[in-house]
Amino acid sequence: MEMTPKEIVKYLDEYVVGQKDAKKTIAIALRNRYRRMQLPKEWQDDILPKNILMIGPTGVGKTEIARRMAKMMKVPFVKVEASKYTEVGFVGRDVESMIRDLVNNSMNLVRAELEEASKEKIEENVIDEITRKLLPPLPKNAPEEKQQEYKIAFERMKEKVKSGAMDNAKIEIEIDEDMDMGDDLPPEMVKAQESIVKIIGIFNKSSKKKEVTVKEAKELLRKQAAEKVINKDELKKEALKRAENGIIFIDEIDKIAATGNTRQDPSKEGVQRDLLPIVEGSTVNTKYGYVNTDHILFIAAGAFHVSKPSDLIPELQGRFPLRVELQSLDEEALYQILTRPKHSLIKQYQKLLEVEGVELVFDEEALREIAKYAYLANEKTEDIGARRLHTVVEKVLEDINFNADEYKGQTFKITKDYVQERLEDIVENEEIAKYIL
Ligand SMILES: Nc1ncnc2c1ncn2[C@@H]1O[C@H](COP(=O)(O)OP(=O)(O)OP(=O)(O)O)[C@@H](O)[C@H]1O
Repeated sequence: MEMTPKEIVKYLDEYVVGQKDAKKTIAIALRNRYRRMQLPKEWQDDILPKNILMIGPTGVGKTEIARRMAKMMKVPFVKVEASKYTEVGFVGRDVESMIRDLVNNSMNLVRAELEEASKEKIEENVIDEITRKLLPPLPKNAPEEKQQEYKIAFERMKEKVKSGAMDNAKIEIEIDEDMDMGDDLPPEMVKAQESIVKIIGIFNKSSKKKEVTVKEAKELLRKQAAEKVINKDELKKEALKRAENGIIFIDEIDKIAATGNTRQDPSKEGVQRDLLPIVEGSTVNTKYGYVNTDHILFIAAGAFHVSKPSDLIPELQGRFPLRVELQSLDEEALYQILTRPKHSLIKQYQKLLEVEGVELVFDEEALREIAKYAYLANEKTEDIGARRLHTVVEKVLEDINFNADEYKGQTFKITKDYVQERLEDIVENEEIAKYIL
């Protein structure tokens, strides 16, 4: 990762509107991680990686910034809610499960990359397999000349399978159906479960025979072919490495801070104490191997309406020295979010309706009006940030979305009047607005 902080901010600007301070802070934190990794080991050990605390209301882009960052760096990302964890020894999720989640995501991320890189090989594998099924089998000790014939027939058939000419032919394939091992279980439990499964093995790795068309087989066999082509050790090694550089977003951290009169809330403080070793750097056992948490970037976030960051236990406060406040969104910001990002909400709806052959065009004034109503609804009911745009746009486009099949080939122009007509009554009536927007 060799992007400079300026480049990182520029990248984030494409997806996230405003929130300059937060972007800057995360860019610096990432660059510092990179700088630290270039140093000799003895220095690395002494420089503690700095984690971030994002303070701000709901729906203003906290998660979005973190998620985009992870995507850009091609590292796994998980978002967890601090209030979902319980102290070790109590019923509920233990904090280490966030590392297991991260590793699972990392496996998926790296697997997808490896599959993409071996796309052609996997494809070839699938075509070969189908071709073999379509031809009568070659007897074991067939004479040389028969073998030659088979080879020629094989190549010919392969071309046909590839081109799609055989797509409607039926073949019988075997599909592995492996039992799902709980991803959320601690590794000792997974091991126990696996041994049980081994004993009753025959029931587990059952493969099912199924008659399908060649076209369907091309889809169904891909997963098995990928399994064969991808190097499992390489996958696991790379996934663990990426997980160790991943990003964990701990939302609602303010909910586990003890506040004023409940100062000594043992369960909340217990969760904080459990979090500490993970954030400080420790080794967690997962079903794919050990993960060292030293370099994971932790981003804690919360609104801190009731509690304050200083209500967290001091050790934890110390681990999140980079503090940044995010701003709540005004009408202009909402308008920008609606229209500007690469995959903005408006563009998403346009793309969706394109599938139905309906073109959606928005007047500039209509977009301003949507932002205005979203802002009003946030003011009048509860401020849920940019999430309000989803409900508002959904309401405006409800009829069009429902009847899209009748409008094939048509262009729909959304005007200011249209938006007003759809929303006026709802926003006027606070009670209704609470339920609908
Ligand atoms: N500043 C922004 N720019 C672009 N999109 C935004 C912005 N703020 C919010 N959004 C969009 O609104 C939705 C919710 O935002 P996000 O998930 O980042 O909320 P959050 O601040 O993390 O709140 P919470 O803590 O409740 O999860 C996302 O779809 C996101 O894309």
